[in-house]
Formats: sequence, structure tokens, C-alpha cells
Amino acid sequence: MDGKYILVINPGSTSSKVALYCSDNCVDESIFRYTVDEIGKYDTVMDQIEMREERLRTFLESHNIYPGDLAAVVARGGLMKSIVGGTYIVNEEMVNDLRSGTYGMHASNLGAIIANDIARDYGVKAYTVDPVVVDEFEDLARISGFKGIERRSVFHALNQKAVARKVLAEEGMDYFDANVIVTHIGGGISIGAHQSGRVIDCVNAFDGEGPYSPERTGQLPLINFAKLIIEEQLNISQVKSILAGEGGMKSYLGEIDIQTIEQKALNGDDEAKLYFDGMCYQIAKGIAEMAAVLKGDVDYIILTGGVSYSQYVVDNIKSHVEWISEVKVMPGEEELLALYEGVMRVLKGEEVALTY
Ligand SMILES: Nc1ncnc2c1ncn2[C@@H]1O[C@H](COP(=O)(O)OP(=O)(O)O)[C@@H](O)[C@H]1O
Ligand SMILES: CCCC(=O)OP(=O)(O)O
Repeated sequence: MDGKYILVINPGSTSSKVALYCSDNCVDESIFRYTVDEIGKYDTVMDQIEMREERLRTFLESHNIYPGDLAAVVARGGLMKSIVGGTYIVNEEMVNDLRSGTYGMHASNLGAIIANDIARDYGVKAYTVDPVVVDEFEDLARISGFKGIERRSVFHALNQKAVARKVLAEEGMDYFDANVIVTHIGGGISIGAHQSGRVIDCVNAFDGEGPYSPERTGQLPLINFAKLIIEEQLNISQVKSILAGEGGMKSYLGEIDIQTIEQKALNGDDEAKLYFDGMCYQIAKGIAEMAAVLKGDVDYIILTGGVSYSQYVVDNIKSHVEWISEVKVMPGEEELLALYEGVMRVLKGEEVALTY
């Protein structure tokens, strides 16, 4: 394995992040960002495979990586059946579930599929670590309010757990002995209640819960949404694309790039400011909800994800929630490193790869 490379892939709704590691060194890390128009050209998430894969193959070639040079490919895992956390070998059943969208369709579904394609061509195995469906919910958290419909755990599991461990380690605390609320603010927004190393409840990033995000509605007034579905005769795929893809900032402002929205909001665009503030306000409400789950026993609130680079967002959310606990900010994400570390635990024999 020494001298061989690990390719790490993280497809998000608005970007693909990629890293190349060799002997515990990150040789290169890049972000390929996509505009609304670029992504909008594709009817379905699966239609983006070729375009995203092409960028990755070019990336590998730019580093002169050819078959025989890779030890493994690892990617962020998407919407599949609920599973315990860990490192999984990508298998056919997983690829089929991700491709069909049986458990939902999201850019992260592309990760294991693309990893599998590249791994096959390079003669190595593909892995995924702590996918977005990691489920550590208490039974209470599953109750929705209507028999036959259950809440499920969908959140930025990989990054939330990685940043929680990092922040707590910096404070001399162990993840398994602390309670934190981790808020990931990116294309999607998830808020996890981490109790002694288990995410016992979360504001789900994907199923129409909690705050609106750059491209998702979050929770909606149900009667009005039901009326819209009936009046517009929407089918299920149209409903899903409103909830995740056409909602939030995109529906209000036609824009998903928070940096652009922030510029407008801070330069006199009242409409942009209203919806920018609205997103922060709803995020704060979600954090308070998770504080109630933890009965107020919260060591830290942690803000992470690309949008947490915004000082305005951080200050706004802090002004609503600092009464709960100290707020730590770890902008961006630790996902590439967490994926690398996850696959290395398996390749070094410290952990057994799980089967999906
Ligand atoms: N410095 C910044 N200030 C404000 N927003 C930022 C900044 N950097 C990135 N973002 C925003 O973060 C969002 C992307 O977050 P990210 O966590 O990378 O998303 P995803 O992985 O869901 O695609 C984009 O809307 C982008 O505008
Ligand atoms: C599907 C849950 C994770 C998520 O929302 O990821 P992005 O923020 O990358 O879209």
C-alpha cells in the first residue's frame, strides 16, 4: 500500500470535492463548484455522473495516476437504507439502491457509484464511510405524528461526527462523554443532537424538516403545500424536486450561492436580507429544538458547512442561541479527511469493512 494513492470523492449538491492522499499526506485537494445553470442542465442527479466523473478522471491524470497507482477509492455515501456508522465496501446492492433512488435522490448518491466505476477501472475496491443515512435515533425521535409515516435520520453524518470529535478534542473532551449540537449549513442544512457519541435525533436535511436552505424548503405549512400539490396536479418527482432542489433561497431569490446572496443583503437589497435573515432565524429555531432533545445539557453548539464561513450568519445565529451554550465555529467540512481516515482504518486492519 505504501507509495500508492487513495482517491477521496465527495459529491455535494452544489460541488464535487476531491482529494488525493499518499502515505498519510494530502497530495492535493480541489473543489469543483457548479452554478445553478450548470446543474440545471441535467434532468436527474444520475444524469450528472458522466460530467462529474470526467472531472475526476482529468484530476487523476493531471497527477499522473494510472492503473496500479491507486490503493482504493472512497466516497461519501448517499441515501440508501438506514445503517449503523462505519466503513462499507461498495457492493452491487448499494449501487442499485443509490442509482434507483429508492431511499431518495441526492448528489451524495453519486459518490459510491462514481467511486465504484473508477475503482473498477483502476483494479481496486471502492468504499464509503458514515453515509448520510447513519441512524442512531432513539425510538421517540422516529414518531412523526401520523401512523405509517416515520421520521428518519438523514444528516451530514460524516462531517458532523468529524467536527464534533475535533472541537471536543481541542477542548480536552471525549466525543463519547460530551453532548453537542452540530449544525451543518451547506446546500442542505442538518442539525444533530449528539449525546455521548450518538446522534439521538436530528433536524433532517432532506425530508422537508427544519430550516430552509439554499435549495431546500425545510418544513412547510402542510395544508398549503397539500393545496398546491392538488391545484398544480404535481407528481411525486415534482414534489420531491420542490422540497429538495427548487426550494429555499432558490425559490425566493433564484440563487443558491450564499456568498452572492450575502453580498446583496449587505449592500441594500432588502429582499435578499429578509430571506438571508429568515434562514438564520429558522436555523436557530432548529438548534433550540435539539437543545430540548438534550434537556439543555449541551456542552457546545458547533456551526460547520460552507455557509459557516459567513461571519454574518454566525453572528446572527449566535444572537439567538448563545443562551443555550458556547458556540464554536468550524467552517467548511472535514469530510475528505474523515473519508480517508475511515478507509485507512480498514486498509490497516484496525477495523473490519462492513457489508451493506
Ligand atoms: N465565505 C463564504 N461565505 C458565505 N457563504 C459561503 C462561503 N464559502 C462558501 N459559502 C457557501 O456555502 C455553500 C456551500 O456549502 P457546502 O457545505 O460546500 O455545500 P454542499 O457540500 O452542500 O455543496 C454555498 O452556498 C456557498 O455560497
Ligand atoms: C442528504 C443529506 C446531506 C446533504 O444535505 O448534503 P448537501 O448539503 O451536500 O446537499
